[in-house]
Amino acid sequence: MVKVYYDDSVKEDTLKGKKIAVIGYGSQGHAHAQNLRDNGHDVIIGIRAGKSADNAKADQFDVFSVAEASKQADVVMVLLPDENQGTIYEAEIKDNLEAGNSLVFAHGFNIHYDVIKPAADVDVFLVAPKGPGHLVRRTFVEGSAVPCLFAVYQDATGEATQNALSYAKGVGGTRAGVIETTFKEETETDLFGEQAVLCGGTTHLVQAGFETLVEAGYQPELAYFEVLHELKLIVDLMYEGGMEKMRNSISNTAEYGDYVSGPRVVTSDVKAHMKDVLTDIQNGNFAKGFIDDNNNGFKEFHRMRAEQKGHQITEVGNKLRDMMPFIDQNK
Ligand SMILES: NC(=O)C1=CN([C@@H]2O[C@H](COP(=O)(O)OP(=O)(O)OC[C@H]3O[C@@H](n4cnc5c(N)ncnc54)[C@H](OP(=O)(O)O)[C@@H]3O)[C@@H](O)[C@H]2O)C=CC1
Ligand SMILES: CC[C@](O)(C(C)=O)C(=O)O
Ligand SMILES: [Mg+2]
Ligand SMILES: [Mg+2]
Repeated sequence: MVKVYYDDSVKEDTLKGKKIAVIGYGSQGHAHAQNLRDNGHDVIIGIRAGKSADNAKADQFDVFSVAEASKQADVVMVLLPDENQGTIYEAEIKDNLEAGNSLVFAHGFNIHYDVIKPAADVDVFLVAPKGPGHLVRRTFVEGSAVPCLFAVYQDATGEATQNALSYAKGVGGTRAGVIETTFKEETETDLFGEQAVLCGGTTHLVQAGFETLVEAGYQPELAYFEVLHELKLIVDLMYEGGMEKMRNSISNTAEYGDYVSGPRVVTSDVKAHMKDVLTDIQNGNFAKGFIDDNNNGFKEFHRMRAEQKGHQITEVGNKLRDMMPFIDQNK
C-alpha cells in the first residue's frame, strides 16, 4: 500500500527560515509563491521584466533577476516553461547554486530527458501539484488543496526527502495527500495524463461530440451546452464521489446508455492508440518533437493553436459564457 503523506506526517518543517526563490510567476509560480508565503516561508521571485514581474510586485513580493534570486536563495524552484528551462538554467541558475542548495522542479521533464544536468553537490527534487496552478492557489485560499507528488533525484545533503516534504506542505499539498514517486514516473505519467485523457483526450472527445451533433443539423448552442458545459457538472460529481456518485445522480436511461454506448466510442482501438502515445513518451519521441519544434520557433505549435482557436465551438462558447455572469472567466 502506497504511503500518503498528510500535514501530520510532516513533523519537521525543514525549509522554515530558508530562503526560497520561485523562478517564474506564471500559473504554478504565483500559486507556489503565495501559498508558501501564507504558510510562513521566506519567498523571493526570480523573473525577467514584464507582465509576470509586474504581477509579482503587485502581490508585494521582492522581485529580482533569475540570476540574482538564484544566488540569494537556499532553495531554487524552477517554474519556467519546460521548453525554456534548459537555456535559462545554463545562463542564469547553474553558476549561482552553492553546494547544499536545493534545485527543485514541479515537473521532471528536463531532468528525465537529460536537458538539465545538475552539479553533484546540490539536492534535486520535485514537488508536482496534480492540478493547474490557478487551482493550486484557489483551493488553498478556500481551505482545501490539490494533491502533490514528490521525488528525490539527488540527495547531496541527506535532507532532500525532508525538504521536499516541507515544500509540499508549504504549497498546501499535504492537506490533500502527497505521494512519493520518481522523476521518470512523474514525467511519463504526467505527460500521458495530459495528452491522452485530461487535455488532449477530453478536448478532442468534446469537439467530436459537438461536430457530430452540429453536422447532423442540431443547433450549435445546444450542442455546446450538451457536450462541454455539462461536462463540468458531470466531472464535479466524479470528483466528489467517483463514477459511482455520478452514475447514481444521472437517470437510469443515461446510465444504461453509458454502459451500452461508451465502449462503442472508446473502443479497444482507443486504448491501443493510448499505448502508442505512452510509447512515444517513454522512448523520448514526444520530448524530441516538442524540443525540436521549440528550436524551430514553435511553428507547428502555433499553427495547431491557431487552428483550434478557429473551431466553431470557441465562438459559440464565448457567446454563451458572456450570458452567464456567474462564470468568472478571469478567475
Ligand atoms: N501549468 C500548470 O498548472 C502546471 C505546470 N507544471 C510545471 O510547472 C512549470 C511551470 O509551468 P507553468 O506554470 O505552466 O508556466 P507558465 O508559462 O504559466 O509561466 C512561466 C513563467 O516563466 C516566466 N518566464 C518565461 N521565460 C522567462 C525567461 N526567459 N526569464 C525569466 N522568466 C521567464 C514567465 O514570465 P513572462 O510573463 O515574462 O513570460 C512566467 O512567469 C513547468 O515545469 C510545468 O510543466 C506542473 C504542474 C501543473
Ligand atoms: C494537466 C496538465 C498539467 O500536467 C497539469 C495542470 O497538471 C500541465 O502540465 O499543465
Ligand atoms: Mg500535471
Ligand atoms: Mg504537465
